[in-house]
Order: sequence, then C-alpha cells, then structure tokens
Amino acid sequence: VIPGWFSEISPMWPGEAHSLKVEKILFQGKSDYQNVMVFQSSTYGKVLILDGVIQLTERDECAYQEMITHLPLCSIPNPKKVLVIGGGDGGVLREVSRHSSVEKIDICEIDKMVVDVSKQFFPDVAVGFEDPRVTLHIGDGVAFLKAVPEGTYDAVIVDSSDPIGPAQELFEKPFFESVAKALRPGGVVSTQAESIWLHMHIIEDIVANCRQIFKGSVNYAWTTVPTYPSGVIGFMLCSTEGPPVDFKHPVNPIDADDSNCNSSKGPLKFYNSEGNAFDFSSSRF
Ligand SMILES: NCCCN[C@H]1CC[C@H](N)CC1
Repeated sequence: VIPGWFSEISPMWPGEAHSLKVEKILFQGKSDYQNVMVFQSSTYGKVLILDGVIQLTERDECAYQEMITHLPLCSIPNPKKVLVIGGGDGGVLREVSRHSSVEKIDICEIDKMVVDVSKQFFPDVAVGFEDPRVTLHIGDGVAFLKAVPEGTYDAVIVDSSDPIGPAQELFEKPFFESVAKALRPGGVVSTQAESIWLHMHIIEDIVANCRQIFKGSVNYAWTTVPTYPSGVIGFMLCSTEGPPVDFKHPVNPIDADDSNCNSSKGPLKFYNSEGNAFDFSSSRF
C-alpha cells in the first residue's frame, strides 16, 4: 500500500485496485454491519468507503445516482409511488425528488450510520432526505419487501453495495420475486448490477433470474463511473407484465427547467431528458 493513498483491494476484483490520493481522513467508524470511512481525496472530493469499497465520491456520484434513478422513472408515465432499497447516502432520493409526479418515496436502508455520515459529510447528496415525500425506514430491505402489499409501487430502485456483506441477499432470486410482487402491473425496477468487465457470471445469473420473474421487459444498462472498479457500473432495468415499458425511449422526460427539478438539489449533471448522458448540444454544456 502506498502511504497517503487509498487502494480499493477486494477479492471481488482480484489483481486490480483503483487508488485515490488521500488528503485527510475525516471519519472512521464501525456500525452493526460494516466499517465506515470518509476521506478528503486530492481530486475527487470527499469519498465514502464501506468495508474498504468505494461507494461514492463527490466528483462522479452524479453519473450513478442519475442513471439508476432516471432510466426507470423516465420510462413510465407519471410515477407516483417509489421505493428505494439501500441508498442510505440519499443520492437516489435527491434524483427521485426531481420528478413532480412522485407523491410518495419510501426508503429502506439497513445501516443508520450510512445515513448519519452522509448527512454530516455529503450534504449535497443527503439533501434527498429533506424532501417531505420521503419516509426513511431503517431495516433489512428483504424483510421490508415481504411486508409490502402486492402492487404497491410504480418503481423500485435497489441502490445496493456489492454481494459480499449486508447486500448479499439483494442479488438473490427470492428478493427479485418480492420486488416483482411489490410492483404494480407495468411497474419498473432498477438495480445496481455490477461491472460487465468483472462480474459477467453474476450478471448472467441475475439476467436469467429476472427473465423468469419479470414478464414485461428485462434490460441491462450501464454507465461510466471512474471510481468504481473497471470504471463502469451496470443496472438491471425490468418491468412486470402490464403496459409495455420501453427503457430506451423516455415517455416521462425530466424537464430540466422544472422548478422542482433543480431547486434545492442542484442541476442534473449527467442524465438529460432524451435519456442520454452528456448531450453536449444542450444549453448546459
Ligand atoms: N449509492 C452509492 C452507490 C452504491 N453502489 C456501488 C456500486 C459499485 C460497488 N463496487 C460499490 C457500491
């Protein structure tokens, strides 16, 4: 290990490790579930680490939070009830709250320390918790979903860490079945679905499970996040049987000028209403 540098060494990506230069360690703690660390990096802003794995950096978190949220929410007309599993840093909540049609946002995060640390060190990410439509449940997402009445949600977003540790069950078939039950007909789910360069076997298993469970459409999308292993992260985008869902052509574009869209959350940085990222033709670049 190089002094003054953090290296993301893990058996989940053997033989490689992304490193970030550390200016100052800001927090170190151990919750009931995992080790939590925050440090100021030299070039990516503040960084959140769980059990030695990079969860987000201030510089590139927008790419992940915006894509995992707007790909599903822009694919169905007028989403009203949304559930977030995981996502304790609040970034997905910030993005969900840009959608004026949404009336209710439930979030179930297992580790309260992640919420508290994000509010203290990442206020521009944790701003999502301030939206009055948000109800925070601290608990296990698997148990939460078992208790949800059938057809409750228009969309479920599973913003998880990796399948080693607290999030392991969120990658298994029974969990996907409980998500399908909690969605209305034609409802959509997006989940954190790892890297095509590192985890093809995990992705193949997830896609096979989703094809059995979600009788609408089953898609895999990806985006670039330089501080995630291999620089790319993917998402499962699935819909239950019902009104067809086309994830490639938004039916519910975000109006980037919508007052609700930008107010306390700051402007969209990565995704745009054409469902692309980094459209340099738009006025914002
Ligand atoms: N909301 C924070 C994102 C959590 N997702 C990450 C995806 C890549 C993983 N190696 C670590 C968690």
